Amino acid sequence: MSGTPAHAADRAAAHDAIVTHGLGVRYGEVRALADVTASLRSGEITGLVGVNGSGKSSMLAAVLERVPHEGTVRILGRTPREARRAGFVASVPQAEAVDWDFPVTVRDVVTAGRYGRMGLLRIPRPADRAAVDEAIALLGLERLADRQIGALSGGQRKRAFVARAIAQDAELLLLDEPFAGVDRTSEAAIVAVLRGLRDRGRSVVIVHHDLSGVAELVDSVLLLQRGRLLHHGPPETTLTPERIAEAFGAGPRSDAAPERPAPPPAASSEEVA
Ligand SMILES: Nc1ncnc2c1ncn2[C@@H]1O[C@H](COP(=O)(O)OP(=O)(O)OP(=O)(O)O)[C@@H](O)[C@H]1O
Repeated sequence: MSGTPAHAADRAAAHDAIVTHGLGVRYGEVRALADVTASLRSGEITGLVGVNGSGKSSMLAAVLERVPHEGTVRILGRTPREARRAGFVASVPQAEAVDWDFPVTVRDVVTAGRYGRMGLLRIPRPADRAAVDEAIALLGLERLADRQIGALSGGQRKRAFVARAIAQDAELLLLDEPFAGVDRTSEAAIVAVLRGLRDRGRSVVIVHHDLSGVAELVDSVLLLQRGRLLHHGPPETTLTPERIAEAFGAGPRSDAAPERPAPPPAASSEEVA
């Protein structure tokens, strides 16, 4: 049965979801991420948490090797390139680089999540159609399925791109701010989908810039501060008042983006000193 999806899933489950050693990202003079060494367990939901500019998106980009980086990354025991080619990883970026006037429907967008499995001609098979229908239903998009993506609200678009990632049926799902701009009902739908994936042994990493709902959703937290890993562990031991104060500055708000900490005199608060 070598090469079957079930066999691949078994192999993937034997590894941590993501292992980084000395991961760092620099944009010219800006040091966005420095020396992050961490092992994210598979079969868990991990939250990547920190204030705006703390390096969360840079870490995701480095994990996917979408930006030049220092250090090493393994996704389910493979290099990021191998993991992508094996269909092990799906991602939802913070903002989609999409021409919203381009005439594609929600169903087209979600179907694109299956392209890697369809071969060069991209002809959907029954299994592809079923996966697309299931993802559309999971995100409550049935009535919007034939609407053009440009004619949706921001939250509805976000749900469509989450559905595209779900349709990929990947072992590891990386989501950058999946709840940004979505209403409570949609957020609850996305949370239920992510929990369902975790319960089926899949691994999920979500980037989140505030603390609302994080402790209830995730199994572990990576707390980033100015591009460095402040702490990694279960929410109960990671999101202590002391660490929250250190990562978010005084008085984090639970209902909105935390205030940025006051910048030190000589350097931006968002960059590693
Ligand atoms: N393309 C870029 N060029 C230069 N600097 C960048 C670039 N992208 C990010 N940065 C800088 O790198 C640092 C980390 O940014 P990053 O987007 O990783 O943070 P983040 O925690 O994801 O923030 P947010 O919550 O606002 O999405 C910030 O200081 C940011 O200004």
